[in-house]
Amino acid sequence: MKNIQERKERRWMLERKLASSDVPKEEQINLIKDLERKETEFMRLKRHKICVDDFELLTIIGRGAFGEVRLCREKKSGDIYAMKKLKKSEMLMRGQVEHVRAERNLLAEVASHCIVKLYYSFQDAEYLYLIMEYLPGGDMMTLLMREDTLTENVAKFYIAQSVLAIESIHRHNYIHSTTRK
Ligand SMILES: Nc1ncnc2c1ncn2[C@@H]1O[C@H](COP(=O)(O)OP(=O)(O)OP(=O)(O)O)[C@@H](O)[C@H]1O
Repeated sequence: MKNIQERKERRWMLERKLASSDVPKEEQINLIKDLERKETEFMRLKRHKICVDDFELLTIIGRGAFGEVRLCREKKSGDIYAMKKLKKSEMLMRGQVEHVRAERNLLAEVASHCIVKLYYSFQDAEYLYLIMEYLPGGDMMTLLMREDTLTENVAKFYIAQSVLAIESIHRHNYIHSTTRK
């Protein structure tokens, strides 16, 4: 009962905040839908502690700084995701814990079509896991390696998307930095 009341209050507070903002109507609807999606997900997670065994591991689709990224299938729903695995000892050794925490929080918080969606995050003794939407096109680096040169129109499109992505994270008080120690 308490949970339902708190959920209603969060929705009411968001609606009130949006009503006094200049966020376009369509985006307001999306933000409210997004809150509802997160609330439902949260309730589901409260009932069941999700772990790596809930996923069938498929092919490796990339390598990150702290481990592999795999295609995976959630056993219960059959849904496909990208699973990014981060080795904790490696993150600690390279002093990157706060960066990774910020990445996880940012992905969980920011609702933008230009930012990859994070559906779950969990950990075991050795790894952190980020379960994200699977983006079959891969990243910019892969695109540049494949295409070598982009036409002006294509370059404009990706630059515009990057600007929108960076703007959406700034709105949540995160800054984007491309360098790592
Ligand atoms: N959601 C996703 N969908 C599809 N492929 C992905 C996804 N996330 C990551 N990948 C693939 O895995 C690779 C590594 O992921 P990512 O860049 O997020 O790791 P990282 O630790 O930030 O790596 P780095 O710091 O070296 O860029 C990407 O270059 C991309 O090819």
